[in-house]
Formats: sequence, C-alpha cells, structure tokens
Amino acid sequence: MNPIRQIQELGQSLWYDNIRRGLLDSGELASLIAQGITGVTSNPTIFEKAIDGSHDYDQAIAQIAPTVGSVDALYDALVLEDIARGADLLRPVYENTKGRDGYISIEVPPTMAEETDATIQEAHRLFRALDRPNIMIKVPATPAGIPAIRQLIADGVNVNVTLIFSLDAYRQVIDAYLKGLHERQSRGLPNDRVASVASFFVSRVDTLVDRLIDERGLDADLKGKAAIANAKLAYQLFLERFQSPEFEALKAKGAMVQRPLWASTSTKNPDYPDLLYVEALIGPDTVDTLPPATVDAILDHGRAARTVDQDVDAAQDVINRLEAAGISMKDVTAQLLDEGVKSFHKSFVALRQSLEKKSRVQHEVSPGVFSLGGFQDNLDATINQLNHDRAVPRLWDHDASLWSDAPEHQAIIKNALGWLTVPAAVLEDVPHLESFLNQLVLEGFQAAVVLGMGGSSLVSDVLVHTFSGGRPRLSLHVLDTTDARAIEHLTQQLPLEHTLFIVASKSGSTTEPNAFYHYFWHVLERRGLDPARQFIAITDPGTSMHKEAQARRFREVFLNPADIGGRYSALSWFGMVPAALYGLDVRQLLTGALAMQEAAQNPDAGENPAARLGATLGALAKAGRDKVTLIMPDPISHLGDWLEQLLAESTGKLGTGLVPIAHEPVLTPAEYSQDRVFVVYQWRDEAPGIATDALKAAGHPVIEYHLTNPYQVAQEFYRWEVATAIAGAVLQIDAFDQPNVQESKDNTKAILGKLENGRLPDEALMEGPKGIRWTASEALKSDDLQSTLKKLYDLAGASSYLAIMAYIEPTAEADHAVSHLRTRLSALTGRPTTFGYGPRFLHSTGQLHKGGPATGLFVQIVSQDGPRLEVPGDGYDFLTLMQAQALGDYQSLQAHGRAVVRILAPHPATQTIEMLADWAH
Ligand SMILES: O=C(CO)[C@@H](O)[C@H](O)[C@H](O)[C@H](O)COP(=O)(O)O
Ligand SMILES: O=C[C@H](O)COP(=O)(O)O
Repeated sequence: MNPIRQIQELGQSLWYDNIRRGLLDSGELASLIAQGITGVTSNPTIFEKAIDGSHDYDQAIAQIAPTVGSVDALYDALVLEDIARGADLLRPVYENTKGRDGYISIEVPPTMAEETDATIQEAHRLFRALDRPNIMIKVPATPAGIPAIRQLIADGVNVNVTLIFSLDAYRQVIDAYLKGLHERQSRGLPNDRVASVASFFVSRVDTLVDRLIDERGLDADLKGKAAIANAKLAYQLFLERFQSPEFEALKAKGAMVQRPLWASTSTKNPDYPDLLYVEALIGPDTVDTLPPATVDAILDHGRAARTVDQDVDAAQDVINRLEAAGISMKDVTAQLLDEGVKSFHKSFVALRQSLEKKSRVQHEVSPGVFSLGGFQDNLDATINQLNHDRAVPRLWDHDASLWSDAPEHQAIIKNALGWLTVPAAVLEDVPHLESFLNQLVLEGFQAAVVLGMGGSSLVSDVLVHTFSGGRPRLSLHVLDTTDARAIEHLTQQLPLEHTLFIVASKSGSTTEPNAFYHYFWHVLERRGLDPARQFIAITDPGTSMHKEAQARRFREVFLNPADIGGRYSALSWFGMVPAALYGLDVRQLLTGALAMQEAAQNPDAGENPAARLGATLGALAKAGRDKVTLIMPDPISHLGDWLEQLLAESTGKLGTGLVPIAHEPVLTPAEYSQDRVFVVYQWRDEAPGIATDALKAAGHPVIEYHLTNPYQVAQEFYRWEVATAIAGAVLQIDAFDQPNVQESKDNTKAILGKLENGRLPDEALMEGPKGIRWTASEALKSDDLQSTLKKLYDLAGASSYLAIMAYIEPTAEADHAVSHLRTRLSALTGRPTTFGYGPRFLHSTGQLHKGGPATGLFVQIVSQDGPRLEVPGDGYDFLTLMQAQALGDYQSLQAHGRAVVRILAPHPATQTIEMLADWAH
C-alpha cells in the first residue's frame, strides 16, 4: 500500500493543491487519483502559474479570446473548463464515498473578498455554471466572507473556507457552517449532501513567527513549532464543536462534519524536513492538500501515523511560550490573513493582465475566394447598395425593415434573430451539458436518437456524418423519416434500454417528432422500461412538447430561445445538445462560430465574410443565376443538406429565391446550364470535387472555401446563416417565415383528420407497369406513365429544375438509384436536378417548390406498401402518415399550379427509380 493510501486508512484525505490543463490532458491528474488522491484545490496563484507560467492554454486562448467580450469571460472559460474536467475525473470518488470526498475547489475572485453580497452572487454563479455536485466554492474567512459562508451553506452550495489562520476565525467559520445547516433544516431542506471544508493555513505561520523570533532575538528553540501547534489546537476545536450535542442532532439528520483542511503544507524553510507539516497533522476527519513536490515526497518516503491529536498539551505550551515572549498569535494571524488576501489579489490581477496580453492573438476566419467573372459588377453594385442601406448594422440591430415593411412580417422577423448571439449563451452552459452527458455515461447510456425534422434534426445529421469515425461518447442517430421500414430498422439496431431519445421540435407540435415520440415511448413501456428516464426534449418555452415533457417527467428539457427559427438553430441547443452527447468538443464548435460572429459584424458587406457571400448569392439570383450548386466533399457533404434547407426555406417565396442544388452528380463544365453559381468546398489538401478553373473558363461564377478541420463546420453554419439573411434582404423577402411548409403540414393534418378506419380514402389512380399506380397534373396526363413523364421533361426551359421527391426508406441503394436517375435527367434535359427524401424535404425545399420561382418540375415517388407500424394513440400507422404527407404535398403543388407526376411504387421502390432512369432518354 503506498503512503497516500496508508494515510487515508488513518482517516485523512489527501488532495492535490494544483491544477493545470496539461495535467488534465496528459492523464497525470487521473493517475494521481488512481494512486489515492481524492480531491483538488485551486487558488488564484495556482491559476496564475498555470496560465501565465505555461503554454498549456495558448491554443485555447487564441481560440476563445476573439470570441468573448472580456478578459473576465476569457478567464472564466479557461478556469471553468479545467475545474469541470477535474470534477469529472473525481466524480467516481464522490459517488463511491457518497459525497464525503472527491471535490474540486474554485475560488471566488479575490477582488470580491471585501463584499458579502458579491461573494454570494459569484459563488452561486460558479456553482450553477459548473453544475456538478462535487464542486466546492472557496470563500475567504474574512469579515465579509463569514456571513457569505453561512448564506451559501444555507443555499446548499458546497464551500471551502480558505485563508483561515486564527482559532478565532476558525470558530466563526464553524459557527457559520452550523448556522447554515440549521437554516436549511428549519426550511425543511436536506443536509446530507452539503459539504464544506475549513482550510486552515499551516506553514505560513512558521514563516512569520520564525522571522519574528529571529528579529527579536528570542529563544530559537521555539522556531518551527508555532504552525503545527496552532493547527493541533484547531483540531481540538474541531473535535469540541463536531462532537457536541448541537452537531450530533444535525448529524442524526444526515449532516456531514466540516473537515479541517490543512493548506500551505509545503515546507518553506529548507532546514526543516520536507514533510514536517504533513506528518505532524495526520488523523481522522481531516484533509491535507499538497503541492506537487510534497506529493512526490510522500510517495517517496512518507510515513503514516496518527499525530494530529497527539501532544496537544505541548502544542498549547508552544503558543503560551510565544505569547509570553511577546509574539501575539492574534497579531500574527491577522497579518497573515491580510497578506494572504493581498497575495491572492495580486495573483489574480497579474493573471488578468497576462490574459489581456495573450488574448491579442487573433482568430482567423477565411473570407473565401470569389471568382465572379462577368458578374463582379453585379456584386459591387449590390455591396454598395447594402452599405448605403447600412444592411449589416441593421441586421445586428434587429431592424426588421431590412427585409419587409409589412407589420405581420416585422413581427415575425423581430422575434427571429436570436441566432445571431446564441453561441455565447450556449457556451456559458457547456458545463451543464457536460455534467448531463457524464451522468448519462455513468448510468450506462450508449446511444442517443434525435427525433425531429428539418432544422431540428439536420444539424445532427451533419455532425454525425462530419465526425464519423471518431470515438463517440454516445452513438448518435437521427430519425427524420416516417418510413415504417426505416423506423423498424432503427428500432432493431438500437440498444433500447441504453438509448436516450431526444424529441427535438421548436414548435413542439410538428406531426413527425410527436409520432416518433409516441412510438418509442410505447416501445420502451412494452419492454418494461421507464421511458421518462430515457426521454429528453429540446423545444421552445411553453410549447405543447414542453408541457408534455413536464407532465410525463422527461429526464431533462432543454428550452431553446423562442427567437430562433428551426433552420437557424444549429448553434443553439438543437445542435449543441446532440453534439455534446456525441462527444464533440462543443466549446470548440462554439468558439469557431463566435469568431465568425465577430467577423460578421463588419459593417462593410464587402469585407464581411458572411455578408459578402449573401450579397453575392442575392445579386447572382437577380441576374438569373439562382441555382446555387453546392460541391461538398466528404466528410462535410451533409452540410449540403443543411444548406439546402437554409437557403430554400428562407428565400424560396414570393416567386423568387435561391435554388440549392445539393448532391448532384458532377457534370462536365460545358454541361452546366447558364443559371448556376458554384460554391465549392475543398477538404484539406484533397483536390476539389470539380475542376474549378474549367468552370470559371466556362463563365460560371465560383465561390471557394477551404476547410481543414471538421470543427470548422460550426463556423460555416454561422457564415451561411448571416449570408442567407443578407441574401433575403437583397431579394427583399422575409427570410424567416415558411408559409408553404406550414401549408403542407396543414394539408397533411387535414387528410389525417379524414381517415376512414385509420386508412386514406381511395384515390383515383392509373395502373402503370410492374404494380405501379400513378397520377399527374391534368395538363400532363396521357395514357401511360412513360409518356406523361416525357411531357413533364419536355416542359424543361431555360431556368427550370427537376425535383425528385421520394417517400421511401433512405438507404445507400436508394441514393445510388437516385443518383443514376439524376444523371440521366440532366443529360436528357440539360437542367439541374434536386432530390429529397419525403417527408424530410417538406421541411426544407418544400417551401421553395411552392413559394419560390415557378420553375420546378416535380416527380413524386411514394412507397405504396410497407409494415403497418402503429403510431400509438394517434389513430393511424406510419405508412398511412407518410402517404398522407405525400398526398398533402401533391395537393399543395397542384394548388400552386406546379407540374407534378405522382407515382406510388411497390417495394422495393428503387426498382421504380431505376425504371424511370431507363426511360429518361
Ligand atoms: O486554500 C487552499 C485549499 O483550500 C489551498 O489551495 C491554499 O490556497 C494553498 O495551500 C496555499 O495558498 C499555499 O500556500 P503556500 O504553501 O504558498 O504558503
Ligand atoms: O425545420 C423545422 C421543421 O419544420 C420542424 O419544426 P419544429 O422544430 O417546430 O418541429
């Protein structure tokens, strides 16, 4: 047994009086914990040494500094991360000792040592921000600190009282602790998890007393004795107060003792043994916090023997002799307290100064390369206009008139710009997210499924794909289809008893996530599991889903700010909760986004990396180049799906809009129609997925970005959100509503309301080959499907696009078949093609199809059979739901005069898609 463990056997916990990021990254702290260290203390001097005295934080500072408004916020971000990570490493100790041990301490800034209320507020803020039970907030035992300690204990905040030197101050600290406990008890609150330690400083007493002895020429035999004597008397005081009937009564109700913690335990006088202050103070119910060299010395030659309550009379004798010699312990300890407060203050101020210096390092945001050829003038004119209109400052001022003067739109827009500043808000709550995840992992959760549609789930899909191949904390899945086969497959694939279900719905009333929720809740119930333990929700405050989650006691509800629309919600809880569960470094995602946020505030739209993109897309659309062709390499290819929704749903209205073309099979430059603009992403040093020079030579405008790190995807989310808002301003449309998505949702609900025995009423359909049934817009209808399709394709004109919409199970085979069909259709018509799985695209390009330019030609393919998987309590099954969605959208398209062919395909639908490809010549 190593000496640390031997000391532990005697009732003393050894903590580590040190923290530094390198110790966390290297696993050194974890290894100390494995050797028996059961807690960590920090103080301003420790953080000064860590941050100023090492390069451990330079990268983090470079990342965070440009994104946070102040040095205080930077200090917070750095320090809280270390404390949170330390707490997580110690959490098993905390759990195993039932809250007796396993704590990490963080000190309230010493600038507040003189202010009771400020100390209380700051302690609460830190405790809340860290959101872990094994955190202790350090409050100094100053006159202002004592009442704060009582209040904080009464409020249930764990407190480490620091800078205790005198027995008198220690008495007041114990009083404050006991009073806090009494207050809780009288309020009917439990005391069993309120922890506190009293940090009694040791070696510094000798440093001062020895100096006084020397200065006054007193008996040198008294040297090196005062500190231990003072601490031993403190221990006697501890015994007296915590073995009293007063405490016994509290203990009977679960209260823990406030252990004395020996601090300042390293030997300062090289003539003294290196473990002088450690070995003399070992005994039950104590903690000793040790700096690194002292830990090494203990492991090397530490001796464990109970000493703290030995030779108490001799200790009292030392103090008596000192007092008799004219050394007043009252004066000594008062001076030490004063110096102690000042010294921490000095460290804190020095650290802030050094942070200020280090934070001048700037974060880079790539502006992109714009090769617009003949369209450069269009961009210049648009930028001039935007700058003249003060578009960027007005965006930041939430000035709705940038998009519309209509009162109904102004109302929507004013309540839709919360995404501009959400990254910083989420960043503040990252410790909460982390502790939530850690708890799940502790409980054995292995997987998480996002149940949502469109903006509430696409971001998760991007993250899963972009970060695939890593080692996720929980495997992350996204369910955003009502296809019964897909749902069955997912159900079979999941470790159901270890899966967390995330109902993600801004409005809380969307049909699909509610259906998924009802289905999986029922599946868990049938297995005898407790679904509430396995469900969380992300939604806006006050939605039906919020109420449902409260009523059904979901284990957590993340309330998203109500002023963020679905497609702009990637950097809010909708994206960041799944990201955290997947094990991504959410801080890195958010700080990257924050760097873009700062850059996006540049009022000159031409120099603003996000506004310039929006200006370009808007200007090009007005010049007839509205097909935004996204060339996205792996691993960021799914960003294309997210962008598709953002652009189409935001701008596709009032007969105008950007038409995003994602996942289109690459053509030769000459094959591309003259209504395109290309946005080409290059991944690391791989060649771009398309010959950009040839595109430029063929007269196409090209915008290029280069990503080298998957975490940059968050920066792109932010760039494109601003760009879309600005493009909306250029096109003079409300970029924040989605009337035609709502229209399809309403149509579906109406159809579902008219079901006969849970089934759709019969529809007049024509019989096609191989069991296909079909119909089409009146103007297209002919005797057979093939000629009807031909009529549709013949309508393709100079600015048309062909939209394939497939309500089938999303699979790799289906992707492949669709890709083949798209290639054939491009060759046949020379027109861009789009593709979307239903019902997912309804929440995305669905808006553009109906509200955007009347240039779409539509082919709808619907799986006509499949397993009958009930949606519990809703009166229909998933197949019926999906068919109702397809029919609802078909009706909407018809109502908008769009040309549509509707095909109901037998399983497997890929055969039908292949047949359509064969016919396309
Ligand atoms: O207060 C605690 C623990 O609660 C410690 O971190 C405490 O601040 C340190 O042990 C002392 O500041 C170290 O003092 P010293 O060894 O430099 O005199
Ligand atoms: O893009 C958003 C989808 O339409 C889903 O909406 P929701 O988050 O309100 O459920």
